[in-house]
Amino acid sequence: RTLDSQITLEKTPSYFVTREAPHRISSMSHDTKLIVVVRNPVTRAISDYTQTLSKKPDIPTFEELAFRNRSLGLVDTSWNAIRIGMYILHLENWLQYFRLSQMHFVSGERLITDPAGEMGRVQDFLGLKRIITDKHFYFNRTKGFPCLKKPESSSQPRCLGKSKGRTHVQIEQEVIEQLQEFYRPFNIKFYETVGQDFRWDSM
Ligand SMILES: Nc1ncnc2c1ncn2[C@@H]1O[C@H](COP(=O)(O)OS(=O)(=O)O)[C@@H](OP(=O)(O)O)[C@H]1O
Repeated sequence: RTLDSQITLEKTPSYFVTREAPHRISSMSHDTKLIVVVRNPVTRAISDYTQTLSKKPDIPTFEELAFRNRSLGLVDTSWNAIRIGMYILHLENWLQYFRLSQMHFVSGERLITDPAGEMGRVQDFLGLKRIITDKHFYFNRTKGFPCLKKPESSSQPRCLGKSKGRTHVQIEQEVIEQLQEFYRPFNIKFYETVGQDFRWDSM
């Protein structure tokens, strides 16, 4: 149960891309606040593939899965690793049930370069006092990511686990550029709808 002084959070990555989720969540409570972490969809696809490969080493190569016809530049939008990054399509589904002001988008890139700033905006969006600040983070050089200095339940610093921040499989630059090109119109429409430029197309 949630007390009056508490808020309940739930995290399920697949909600954002599940067609039935907005309707179901709005039937439960239509003033729910929604937070979505988004990163460059090309890097996201490679990260997704790296994760699958770590569990199933026998799958086809990234290039084989990403294209229906590579020389024609035909991307396979039925492959989940590609489809999930077409953020605008998923967002349009949510906007049938929720106002944009109920949604907050966290930049996956800034979450790494400026975790306190990104967490500051999350706390503002949730109407919370800014308790988590830059005092809570340090950059762990071994992990290559920011980590928590002192999590609540322990006095030891804590980084995210081994499955977060893996080294990505190497993908040819040309493939990256083809995908970057493929995502551009979807990204631009996404920036316009959200009112924020995530800068994936000016990197
Ligand atoms: N502080 C910190 N430490 C480690 N990792 C960090 C951190 N901040 C953001 N990230 C990025 O989070 C990515 C993994 O999150 P996921 O969205 O894949 O997690 S989940 O599977 O949905 O639970 C993971 O993606 P990969 O780098 O592709 O593994 C990280 O880049």
